[in-house]
Amino acid sequence: MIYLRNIPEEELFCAQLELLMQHGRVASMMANLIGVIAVMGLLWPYFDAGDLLLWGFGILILLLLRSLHMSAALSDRRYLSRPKKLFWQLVAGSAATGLIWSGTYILVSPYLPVTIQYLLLLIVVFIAAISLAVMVVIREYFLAFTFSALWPIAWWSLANFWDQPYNLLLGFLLLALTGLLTAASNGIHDTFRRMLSLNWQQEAMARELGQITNSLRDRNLQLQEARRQLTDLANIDELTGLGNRRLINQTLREEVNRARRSHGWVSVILIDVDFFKKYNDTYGHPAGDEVLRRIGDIMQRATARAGEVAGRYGGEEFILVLPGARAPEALRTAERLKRLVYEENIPHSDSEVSDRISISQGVLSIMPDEDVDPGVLVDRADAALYEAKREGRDKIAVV
Ligand SMILES: Nc1nc2c(ncn2[C@@H]2O[C@H](COP(=O)(O)OP(=O)(O)OP(=O)(O)O)[C@@H](O)[C@H]2O)c(=O)[nH]1
Repeated sequence: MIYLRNIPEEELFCAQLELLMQHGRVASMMANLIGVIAVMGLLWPYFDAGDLLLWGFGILILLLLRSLHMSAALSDRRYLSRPKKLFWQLVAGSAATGLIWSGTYILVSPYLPVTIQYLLLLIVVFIAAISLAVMVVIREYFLAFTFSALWPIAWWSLANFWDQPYNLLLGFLLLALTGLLTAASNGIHDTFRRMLSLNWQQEAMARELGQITNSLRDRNLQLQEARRQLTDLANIDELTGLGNRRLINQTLREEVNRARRSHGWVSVILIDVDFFKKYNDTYGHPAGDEVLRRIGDIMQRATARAGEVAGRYGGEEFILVLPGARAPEALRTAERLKRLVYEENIPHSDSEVSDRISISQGVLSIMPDEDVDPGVLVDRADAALYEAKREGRDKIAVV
């Protein structure tokens, strides 16, 4: 279940700082830069070039320092580690820039014709208006600039209302404009916060969905593994680790069908441990188990070719399914098995045919042209095995 959570207030504040520095930095610096260039062009005829260049250079240095400060804060993620301190530094920088603009206006106005004076004021207002769009993500940052840039000019105009015919009007207009910008900033600021909040919710949801998908994938893998283990349990003989009767019958059915379609051969070797009851009686049941395990290993080693399957058909009876093998190849495999069991050299003092464990084998090779039941195939191999037993055991009989 995905819950739509709200962004915690502290996180929202950090996101606001980050957004301000990422996007507001370049735009507000550019606005100030354009203002500096415009003012220098405007005041060029009225002031000493050296003084103007010094003034422009001073503002540029301040802008550069502020920009570098924001870059550093972004790169070491100070907006996450010390957001409050960073906030006050940004607000102070913004206020300082605003004060430079208002101070410039107040200082130079008495030496300017009225039209130039108003043009200068227009530039300051223009910078404040542009800043609204980019700085307002942190409202205090925007207000610090607006109030420090426009309020001193407004009050100065009101205080000197007799100097210029429109100073009084100008002062009130600026106060009204400040109020207007403050009111407008509220709405835009809230929109920024909503946008950041929605962004955060989307990311949180995507993260949660990702986690759910991962856990579903894990569950699926666990289910697949459990199913594989269940299938193994149903098909594998516990003692020897070979396929059991169920798996062998299934394999036989598949191989017979394949051989029918391709007009190929299938061979089956049924193997029985000679005098195994006597072995159990002499050496004990656990030792008998160990013999079955070792013969199981030998069977596994004997099935080297792809598709060959070894199984325990029941008790001390084993079986080998050899897809594609004709009688001579099956006989060769049976002889190899006999040799491997002999070389294993498991003593069997009660055997009537050898001094060690031996096996009898019945080999059946067919080219099926009709659907043959696996049970029938095993019965025919069993008949061959019976023949091998009858001939004295430790033998191989082929049908
Ligand atoms: N230790 C052990 N013995 C088993 C297991 N399954 C069957 N047996 C024993 O295998 C013996 C098979 O005996 P028989 O069928 O008489 O065959 P045999 O003694 O090998 O005689 P032949 O096949 O005629 O040579 C029985 O004594 C079973 O108890 C098993 O899982 N472990």
